[in-house]
Parts: sequence; C-alpha cells; structure tokens
Amino acid sequence: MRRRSHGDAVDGRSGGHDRFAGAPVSLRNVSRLHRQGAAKVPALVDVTLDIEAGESVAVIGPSGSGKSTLLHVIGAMDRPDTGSVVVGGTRVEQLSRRAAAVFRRGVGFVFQHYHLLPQLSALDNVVVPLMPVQVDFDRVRRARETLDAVGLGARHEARVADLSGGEQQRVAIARALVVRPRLLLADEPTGALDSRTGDEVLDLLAEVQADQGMTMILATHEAAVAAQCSRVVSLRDGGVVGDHPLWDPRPDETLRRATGLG
Ligand SMILES: Nc1ncnc2c1ncn2[C@@H]1O[C@H](COP(=O)(O)OP(=O)(O)OP(=O)(O)O)[C@@H](O)[C@H]1O
Repeated sequence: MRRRSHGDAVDGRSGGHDRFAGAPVSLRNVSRLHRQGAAKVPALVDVTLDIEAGESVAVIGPSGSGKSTLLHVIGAMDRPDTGSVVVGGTRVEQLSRRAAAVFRRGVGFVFQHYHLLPQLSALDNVVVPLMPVQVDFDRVRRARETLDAVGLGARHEARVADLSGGEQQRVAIARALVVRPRLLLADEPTGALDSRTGDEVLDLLAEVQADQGMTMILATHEAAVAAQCSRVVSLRDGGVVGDHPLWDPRPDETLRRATGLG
C-alpha cells in the first residue's frame, strides 16, 4: 500500500503534518425496524459495539444485513428505535433535527454513488460542506489543497459530470475530508468502480485514515475491501455475528479464516 509522507498533510493546513484525534464510537443495544408497507423489517437487532478512536473497521455482511443502516444511525442520518449511539461523547440518537444536522457537518461521508453535484466543478463540490459554517480561513484555498491531496491537482475546475468514476470518488473523498472529520463513514466506496480504480481509492482512504488518525467505518460485502481495515465486524440479519482484528500480514487469508468470506 502506498503511504504518503507525514509532511504531506491532507487537512489543508500549511506547515506539515497535522494529525487530529478520531472519535470513539459506542453503540448499546441498538435496534432499528424499517417499515415496508404492512411489513416491519428488522434492519438492526440489539447491536452493541465499541470502536476506539482512530480505528479502521470494516462492516461486512450480505445484502440486507444492516450495514448501511448501521452507518446511518452512527452518522445521524437515521435514528434507532431503541438503544444508544455515542460518537465522540455526543449522544447521537438524542439530538434534535437541527443538532443532528450540525453533528453531520463534522462527519465525513463517502457513498457508493458519490452523491456529488454533477454540474458543478470539483472545487465547488469540495467547498460546499464549508459554506454553512463560520470559518476563519480561506474556504477555496482549503478546498484546493484537499483536492491536491487526493491527487486531483489538475482537475479543480473540471465539471464533475466530465470526470471518471475514480476521479468522482476522489472528489467525494476530498469533500468528506475538507471538514477535517473525526469520523469517516464509507458505504461501499468502491462498489461502482472497476477493481484497479477501486484499489486506488481504497489505498487513498487507508492513507488518509492513517495520516489523519480519524476513526473510519467502511461498509462492504467484498473481502478484499474489508482487508484494508484493521478490524472486521460481520453482520447478519441485523445482528453482529463476528468481530475480528486483522493482525495477520496476509489480511486476505486472515479474513477468509475469520469470516468464511472471500
Ligand atoms: N428506508 C428504508 N425503508 C424500508 N426498509 C429499509 C430501509 N432501509 C433499509 N431497509 C431494509 O432494512 C434491511 C437492512 O438494509 P441495509 O440497507 O441496512 O442493509 P445492507 O447490508 O446495507 O444491504 P446492501 O448491502 O444491499 O446495501 C433490508 O431488509 C432493507 O430492505
């Protein structure tokens, strides 16, 4: 895996490396029932999970096992029916709508389908998350530096619709990083990419996570993607059925043994 030097900061401050603390994440007995017409679908069932500050955790499981719902309740995009979600000392499930919106501004989200504004430039997309907040720095400068850090130095002014899938995902990662998140949530971040481009995006995510020290939670159903993280949590039918560190220097092997995937 490529590693950037520590002097090559991603966070947009000049003057070298600027690592900041990740947020610990703690879920206690979290359940979430989705309604589908008359039916009730248990998306999360009594999930208890502790993630340390700065950990990188893959959440794996088959389609419908609750991976996205888990990320959504951690990131205040959805609210559990029961249980508690604490992120960096904040009781997320108790936040008002307004407070949840403020909380989300400090979380980096990366989605499978990028969720960018396609008619705007790469630069404008990265500036957008900084617009609602009072800042004492130059937004455009920080956005430019963040795009440079994800390898898009030459594409600032390009319309997102004209970029390749891999470039679009890099813009989405820059958009997530520009707020200097203490928590990065990535939902199938390589799901729409070919394997080579997907590997490059994964390398980038692993690099920024290691450089900046934020907590990262990455949902995937691919063993090779999960192997980029230091711990794998397996979900099935909304419940945690496995939780393994990936300590082996051959993570694919460890993952296969630990989870039966791959
Ligand atoms: N907004 C929603 N309304 C109704 N049902 C939902 C909603 N979101 C998720 N579900 C259901 O909850 C269950 C868990 O879905 P979730 O998307 O969290 O799983 P997943 O593991 O991320 O799946 P995939 O890998 O296919 O994205 C599924 O049965 C899904 O159909």
